[in-house]
Amino acid sequence: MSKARRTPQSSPSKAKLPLHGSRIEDYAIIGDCETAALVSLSGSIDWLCLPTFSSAACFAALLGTADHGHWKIAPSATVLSTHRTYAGPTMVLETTFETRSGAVKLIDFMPARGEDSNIIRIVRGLRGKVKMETSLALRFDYGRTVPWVTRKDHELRAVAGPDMVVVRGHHEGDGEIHMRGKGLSTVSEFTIREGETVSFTLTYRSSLLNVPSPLNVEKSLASTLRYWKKWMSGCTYKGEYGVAVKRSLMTLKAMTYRPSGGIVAAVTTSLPESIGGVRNWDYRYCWLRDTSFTLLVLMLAGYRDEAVEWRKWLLRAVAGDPAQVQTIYGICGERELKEWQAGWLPGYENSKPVNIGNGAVGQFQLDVFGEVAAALARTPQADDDLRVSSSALQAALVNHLCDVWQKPDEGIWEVRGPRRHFVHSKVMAWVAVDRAIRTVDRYGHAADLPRWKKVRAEIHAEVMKKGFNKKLNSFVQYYGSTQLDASCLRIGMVGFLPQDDPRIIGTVNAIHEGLTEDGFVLRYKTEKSVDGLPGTEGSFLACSYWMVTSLYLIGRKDQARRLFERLLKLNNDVGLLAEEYDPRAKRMVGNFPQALSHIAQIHAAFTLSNQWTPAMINSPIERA
Ligand SMILES: OC[C@H]1O[C@H](O[C@H]2O[C@H](CO)[C@@H](O)[C@H](O)[C@H]2O)[C@H](O)[C@@H](O)[C@@H]1O
Repeated sequence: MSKARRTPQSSPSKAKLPLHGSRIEDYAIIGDCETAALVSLSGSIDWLCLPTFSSAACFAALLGTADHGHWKIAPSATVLSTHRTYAGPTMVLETTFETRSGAVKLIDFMPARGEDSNIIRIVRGLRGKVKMETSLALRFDYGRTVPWVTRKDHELRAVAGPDMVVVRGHHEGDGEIHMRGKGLSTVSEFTIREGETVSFTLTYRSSLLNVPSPLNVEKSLASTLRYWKKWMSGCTYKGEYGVAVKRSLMTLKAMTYRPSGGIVAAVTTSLPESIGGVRNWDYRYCWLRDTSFTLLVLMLAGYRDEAVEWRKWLLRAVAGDPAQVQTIYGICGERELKEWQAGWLPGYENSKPVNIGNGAVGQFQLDVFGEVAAALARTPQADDDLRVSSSALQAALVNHLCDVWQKPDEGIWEVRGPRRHFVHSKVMAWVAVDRAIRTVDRYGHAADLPRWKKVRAEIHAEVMKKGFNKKLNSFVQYYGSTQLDASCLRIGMVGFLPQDDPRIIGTVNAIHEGLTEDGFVLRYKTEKSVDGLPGTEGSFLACSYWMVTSLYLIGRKDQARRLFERLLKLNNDVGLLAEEYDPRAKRMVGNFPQALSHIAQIHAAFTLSNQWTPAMINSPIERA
């Protein structure tokens, strides 16, 4: 998992300011379950939104230049090699820099959120004597607003409107770290010897409040390590891919907004799906689809408290008129996520636009009814938020679905082209009604069962008639289409047909042969322009992991395992995945880290160790 990187890096002062931070796979995540930061292999925090995942960024170098906000701590001299790892099963990141004169370890973490959001950066001297440099540029409002900064030796206070950040530096041997202004940023230098420690803290608080008191960094480190180890000890996965599964689970946990139970799809916006392209989206929100999948894997892995919290989040978010159910909500269930462009940011490697908000919020995506129903059918029935009755709400959603399932939609891939009768959407409409019927059968809630059963049969018959192409021997993208779509891999996984049905086997084979690049699965062929967007994209990692699961379920078990192990090699040095992988450029693309990729990886690992089978689809996990 922890591969050493031997990429010499120049010092911050000598380096030309980069247009962007680093390669996407060069980042690691630290977080406090309310927001998260991305730390590069060269010790620079290039992305941080405060106080929550979907607030404006105060470090946005990732999507621009160093001057759009960053915080770097690194040796002044040439770095000979860098090695990175998390401290065991935790979100505490350790980056070791080797230089000619010695070695240092940089420890980065965010303690569990109390009153404030904090980042702590500890530098420990491992060997010899190393000169270090720091540079800090705080830019609120996604790199646009230069704050008013006051410095007093080791302490810096930055204020802009409602935001206040306080940064402090402390040298265990020499006392406080002296920070000084340079241009519109703050720099400092110090020397660290073997056995010595230097620490920095960054605290965010509303500027309406008092300046926060200094933190005890060693105590915070100990409690953060304890927190993650305890959380990880609840994992029930028993298989050979434990390291990857645990890192994926922790990443999902780090992307869960603790106050509400909402789960963001990724912590970034606008990391491009192809470098220089326009397929750049904001993922710092909660998709009903992605969060439902997340819940299913968290429950598989033994995390029921998260399931209960998500259930409450969901019931509150979708409460109201079922006709107004959205595909995406804010972290607390907000409905307004208007998409706009941060025109002053050049974008990751010049990939414009940088989008804030997500226009897909207004789309009609039929599949989300199915994903939500499937997750609700598996979540513990107890502990509903008493303000919303789960059974009544589910019944209202299914009744609404019975009215609208025949309409075309934008589908799982959120196309920006015309609506169509996507096969996956119809299959998921079937799932919604099917799971609801089974829940009623089990718990006896009030429902219009005769209508639901009639609609379930109608959807099934229509998909079989219009969604399968005999010539291709495969389900296709939309009714009447001759195009393949990786979402059809899910038809067998959700139990629409048995796994050994020749039409399921035919679909898996057709996608395996016709929709892969270097063995990795594409969502669909972008050149057929179903999505209404110019340009192309990389292979979709979640779909590639669905292929692992599908191959395994149709009995091609060795091939499934080989693909899984090949995919595992795409994890970066600290086990993280973006949304996509470009096999030609051999680099990650798309938002990072992305929940869907990690979810599908976990699910495939459980499948390979026989800890998930389709038979489990309809058995609810009872409350422990
Ligand atoms: O490809 C166009 C769409 O891409 C994004 O959607 C993708 O990410 C979502 C979150 O992970 C996922 O639920 C969806 O299935 C993916 O297609 C983007 O958010 C959309 O706005 C965009 O139209």
